[in-house]
Formats: sequence, structure tokens, C-alpha cells
Amino acid sequence: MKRKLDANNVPSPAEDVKGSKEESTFASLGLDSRLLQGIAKQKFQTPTLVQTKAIPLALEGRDVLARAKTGSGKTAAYLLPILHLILKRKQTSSTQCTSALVLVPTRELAEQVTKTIEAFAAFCTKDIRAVNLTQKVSEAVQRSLLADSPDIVIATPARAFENLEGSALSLDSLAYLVIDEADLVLSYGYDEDLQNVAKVLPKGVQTILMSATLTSEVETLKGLFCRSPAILELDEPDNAGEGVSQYVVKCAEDEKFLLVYVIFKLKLIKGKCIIFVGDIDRCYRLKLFLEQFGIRSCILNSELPVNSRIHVVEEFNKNVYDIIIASDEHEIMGDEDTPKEKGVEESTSSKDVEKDDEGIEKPEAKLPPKKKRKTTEKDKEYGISRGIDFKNVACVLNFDLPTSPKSYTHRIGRTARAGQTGMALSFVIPAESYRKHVPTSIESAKDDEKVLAKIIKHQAKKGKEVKPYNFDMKQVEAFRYRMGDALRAVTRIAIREARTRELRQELIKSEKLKRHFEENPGDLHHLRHDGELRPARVQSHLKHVPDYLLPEGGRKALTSGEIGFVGFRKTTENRRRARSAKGRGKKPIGRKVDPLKTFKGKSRK
Ligand SMILES: Nc1ncnc2c1ncn2[C@@H]1O[C@H](COP(=O)(O)OP(=O)(O)OP(=O)(O)O)[C@@H](O)[C@H]1O
Repeated sequence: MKRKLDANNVPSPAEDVKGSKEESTFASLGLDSRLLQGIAKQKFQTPTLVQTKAIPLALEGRDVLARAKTGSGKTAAYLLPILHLILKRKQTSSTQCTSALVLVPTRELAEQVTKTIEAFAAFCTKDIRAVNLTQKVSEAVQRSLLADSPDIVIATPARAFENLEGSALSLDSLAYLVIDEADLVLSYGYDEDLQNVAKVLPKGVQTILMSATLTSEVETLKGLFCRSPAILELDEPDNAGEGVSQYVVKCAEDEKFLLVYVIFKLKLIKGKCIIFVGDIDRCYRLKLFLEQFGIRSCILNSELPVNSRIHVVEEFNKNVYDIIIASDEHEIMGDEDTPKEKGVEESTSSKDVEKDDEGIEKPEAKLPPKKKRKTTEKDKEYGISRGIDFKNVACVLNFDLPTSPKSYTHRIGRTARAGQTGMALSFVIPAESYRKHVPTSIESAKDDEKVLAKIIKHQAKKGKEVKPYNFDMKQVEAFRYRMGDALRAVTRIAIREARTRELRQELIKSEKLKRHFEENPGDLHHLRHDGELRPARVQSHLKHVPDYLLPEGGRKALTSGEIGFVGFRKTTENRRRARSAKGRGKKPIGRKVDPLKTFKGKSRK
């Protein structure tokens, strides 16, 4: 059950919202001038609400527990005061020690936090050293990194404890502890590690807990780590025209593939897109399917080596790829008022995974509850739907609907970040269509309608509407034959082979990434992750859409009614790439005509 946390003379949400209107600047927060330079370099103009509220409290030395929505800038809200305080201490003391420990649930997030520290500390690199303990380096290397007592250590609770136990990490001089994604960290099974870390913390450590929701887990952590913290519950208003426009389309199982083909081939969605699917095989099924139409995508799942995963996210953020297909294996389970399932991360055998794969084709196969299946091959510290800062995501496409409204919220939080707009489109299988097309069926779709009802209710509470996205299925029908053709080529064997091949390729790339590219970061762009995996049967004719397939009314005829246009500001990076592509005689990336706009009345006939 969600319990309301007590507020310690901290403004109520209403006051907070009011407070957001006061003009505050980073300089007025009293931050070190070198940090202000770092902030300016990142083009942050004004602090966000959580930054305005949390930074002064942290600078005063208060413990802080802040709840603010995903994408609201929580990372800077805790990093900036800590960096400031470390720099301040260094003006009077030359003792080198580990002052801050930042605990995060996933490796991806650890990498992201490390990068953010580097960006903020770009003008004081001599004074701030941060070490990320989730990197896959040998124990000896890790020991040597820690031997110099870096100012800030970033780790998952498990990694932190491992290094404490092995005496590589010392927290004797620790002054600041942060737990980011506090509501999530326990669901990753880090309870024991956190208890163990708590035991060795010196007295008087200032603690900051950051969370998107205040759950009983956060309450537990508060009890374990905080001394009467200032509690910030920040509900930012969604300004009109901002945020995520949410759409849902009810369709048959195979129609998910039909629609995704039409959407990407005809570029109905403009900008970058994250497609969430229910499991790893599904990633490959969809990638191989799209590949046949010449639509490139890259994959993120827990099976891929961490270096590859991080590289994929970085390259996606630099606009190298447009489509990521991510399997959301650590889906955030349950509603806020439902107790969380335990035992998510057990060990596994390949046999279990095999059953999982076959689950698609054997509807009656009795599988253990999905979250309890074992996963040694997969990385426990993988997490995509939450925390990772994918930049400029125009659309989140729930190819497979998540199983809880909470998970839905976190997934759609990957778009419309930092004040941008975005769109979320979800495919939903009506109960009567479930298991009607076995090869494309997925077990989690069984309760899609029930989950959708919960999502609609949950979003309505936040004043958000989930609208129907109406495709004109008669027009889309013209593409069905090609869809069927492509789908038939994506056999289970092709999927399995592609999965193994990609894993092998990524392992090689990962090794290369680790050894060579640490020293030559500039070379990283040569490694691409969206290469073709090639199914058994190559059907090159499918890559082109002949005119006779296009509806008479142009692309506009494919949907009816008002549908979401994804406002997507072009980044300078994008414009530069478009220009240089043009120079090389290639079609520029940014299209002048936005097909979605045609739905709003501008015909492209
Ligand atoms: N003051 C600011 N001005 C402009 N952009 C900002 C500002 N603060 C943060 N950002 C940008 O906003 C994005 C989201 O920030 P961040 O990842 O810290 O959000 P978050 O609240 O931690 O989200 P999540 O809960 O999903 O982890 C990042 O790209 C970050 O660079």
C-alpha cells in the first residue's frame, strides 16, 4: 500500500508548484563557478523544479527524499550540490577521500550518472574524480581505480558491497550517499546489499533519495538511511501542448506486424522511436521482420554485453539510429497499491529459456510465472524502461503492452523528456483475438484489455487521456500480403540463429569496445549495432513500396481523425548530419514534409 510520507516543514505540492514560477537561476543557487560553467556548456538555462527545491536543501546539509516525475532532472538535483560541497571541502583540505557514493539499480544508469558528473565537472577535472564500479573490468583494474580514493563512486548496491567486502572500497570518509531510483532499487533484489552497505556507513552521512514514486520501498530505505529528511513531493503541472500524447490501437496479433510495417515504411512517425516488446525473442522477430523491408533497427536486451548496451544508447542519443527495439524484461510490476512480487531474479537453466521461446507457439505450455523464470544468461542489472535518458525520443511504441499501469508510465516516460513533446502508441489485443494467430502471439497479451482499462484509469487520475489511434484498416489491408510474406521468412530457427549471431557479434564488439576504445573514444562511431541479421530467406523486393500499394488518398488515407503529431525539435547535431549527408549525395535525414502533418489536413497528393 502506498503510504503518505510525513512532510517535515517542506512546502506542500501546491506550494511547490507555485514556487516553480519564481525565477531561479543556477547562479542564484550559489553553486561553484566552475560548475556553473559546466552547466552552461550543457545549455541548461534554468533549474527545473526539483533542482530548485532540492539543491538548497542539500547544500544546507539536510537529508532529502524527493519524488519528482521521470525526466524532471533529478540527476542534476543531487549531483550539483554534492559536487559543490566536494569542491568547497577541497579549498581547505588536501586529503583525498571517497566523499560520495551514488547507488543506482542498473549499469546503464551508472554509466549515465558517470557521464553527467564528467559533464558538470568539465571545468574542474583535476578536483573531481569519479569511478563507475559497474564497468566490466578486471578486479585488479578496479582495485587500482579505487586505490586513489576517487571523490565519487557510482555503483549498484551489489557492486558497492562486493568492493566493500573485498576491502577495495573504503567508506570511512564518506559524507554523501545517494540512492537514485529509490523506488526501483529494491525490486532489483538489492535488499541485502543495501542492508550491508547501511551497516558500514560512518555516522552523519548526508543521504539523498531520489524517486519517481513514493512507495513502501522508499519508506523502507528512508528508515534505513535517513535522519529526518526534507521530503519533496513535486507535482509539476503539465503545460498545455507539452508532454506525451497517448494513443492506443486495438488490433489482431499479426496486425501488430502489419501496422508497424506501415508506420515505419511510410514514415508515419517522424523522429526517433523506442519499440518495447515483451521478451528477447520478440526483439529478433521484429528486427528480422523490419529488416526485410529495409527498415534498420537496433536491439537492447539483458542478454547483450553491457558495453554494447551502453554504446547503443549513446549512439541513439547522438541520432545515429532511429529505432531501438527493447525488451522490457525488468518491467516494473504491479500498481502502486499492489504488493511487489519477490524473487524476480533467480538463477536459470537454458531449458527454461527454451520453454519461454516455445511459449509463443505452444499456448497451453504451463510456464512458471514470467517474473519468476530464471535468467542467469541475462544481466540482472539491466534496465531500460526506467531511468535511462534516451534523448529526443519522438515516440514510444508499445508493440507489446506492459502488464501494469506503472510500467506503462515508466515506458512512456522515455519520450517527452526535458520539456519536449512526444507520443506513445500502444498495440492492444482484444480478448477475442488472443491466440488467434499463434506464430505472432505472446502470452502477456492475454490480459491486454484489462491492463488497458487500468492504464486509462491511472492516466485519467493524472488528467491524461489515452485516445484511440484510428488506422483505416481497409487501406492498410493492401500491405497485408507483403506482411505475410515477410513474416513467414522469420521462422523460429531464423530467430534463434539471429539471436546467437547477434550475441556473438556483440560480444566481439564489446571486447573491442572495452580494450581498444577506452583509449580511443573517437573511434566508437565505426561500430554500428543496427546491421542486418538476415533471416534465412532474403526477399529484396520487399524493401520497396510500389505505388499501387499506396492508398489513393496518399498516406493521409491510412488513418482517420485527429491523431498525434510528434513535435520534435531538430537538434543541431541532426542538422549537421543532414547537411553532411546531402554533401555526400545522400538523402538528408530530416524530411521537409512531415507525413503526420498530412493527417491534420495538409494533403500530400
Ligand atoms: N535544468 C535543466 N535544463 C535543461 N535540461 C535539463 C535540466 N536538467 C536536466 N535536464 C535534462 O533533462 C533530461 C532528464 O534528466 P534526468 O535524467 O536527470 O531526469 P530524471 O528525473 O532523473 O528522470 P528518470 O526518473 O527517468 O531517471 C536529461 O537529458 C537532462 O540532461
